[in-house]
Amino acid sequence: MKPVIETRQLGRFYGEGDTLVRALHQVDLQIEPGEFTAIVGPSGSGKSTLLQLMGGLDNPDEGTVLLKEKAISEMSGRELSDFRRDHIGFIFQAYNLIPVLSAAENCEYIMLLQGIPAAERKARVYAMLEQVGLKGKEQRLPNQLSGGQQQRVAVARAMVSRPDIILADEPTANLDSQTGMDLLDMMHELNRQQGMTFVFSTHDPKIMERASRLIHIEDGRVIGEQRRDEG
Ligand SMILES: Nc1ncnc2c1ncn2[C@@H]1O[C@H](COP(=O)(O)OP(=O)(O)OP(=O)(O)O)[C@@H](O)[C@H]1O
Repeated sequence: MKPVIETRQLGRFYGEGDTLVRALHQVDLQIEPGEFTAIVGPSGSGKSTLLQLMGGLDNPDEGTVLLKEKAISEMSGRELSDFRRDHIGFIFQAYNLIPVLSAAENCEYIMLLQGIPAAERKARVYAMLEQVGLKGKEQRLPNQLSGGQQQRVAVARAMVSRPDIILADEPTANLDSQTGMDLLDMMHELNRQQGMTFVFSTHDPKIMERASRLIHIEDGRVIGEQRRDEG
């Protein structure tokens, strides 16, 4: 199968001379369709940098990122932002919902930009919010939801426009341990049901247990990898 995302000799550096930090160095990865992959490593190991580069939110200093076999560096700014909108869903630590929009409107937003008709947008949003356990809460504003519920809205928002891949940077970092595991289980269920590809970062051992592929990074380098059979 063709990878959804591939990185080749990817590097990202900050500072120079004595203060040079190799946030990421010579990273070669292939993410295949349908994977449920965790990027794991200690604080400062380069997890966020890697996810940002994989999603075209940041530019590498060395190497290439290929999204669906197309090099990001060959895309114009407009092409890249359209490509991101249509092919990648992002979930952030801090939820990043728009505070003045309801849960349903937050989810609808990208589809509005994609020009999807109102009736279809509504049907997809309501079905998705039900799937993430938020039926009946569609009209609530983010501040009327718990942290775990807000992150469920963020998962629904990322998935509802049916991207090829979802990139989640420590999606459970602001949640208590049980809520975090419930969220991961829900993401894994969506991965199994719909074959949606997920890559998420974490440094929580309980969360990494949920992944079917673990990519270990340390000091900006991939130092190992494990795959597990799905139970
Ligand atoms: N904008 C920046 N300017 C300078 N250094 C940076 C910048 N962003 C990241 N770094 C450095 O790059 C390295 C990797 O950072 P990154 O945020 O990717 O790590 P991380 O594994 O996501 O950490 P955490 O788990 O704490 O979020 C760190 O040493 C960090 O200090």
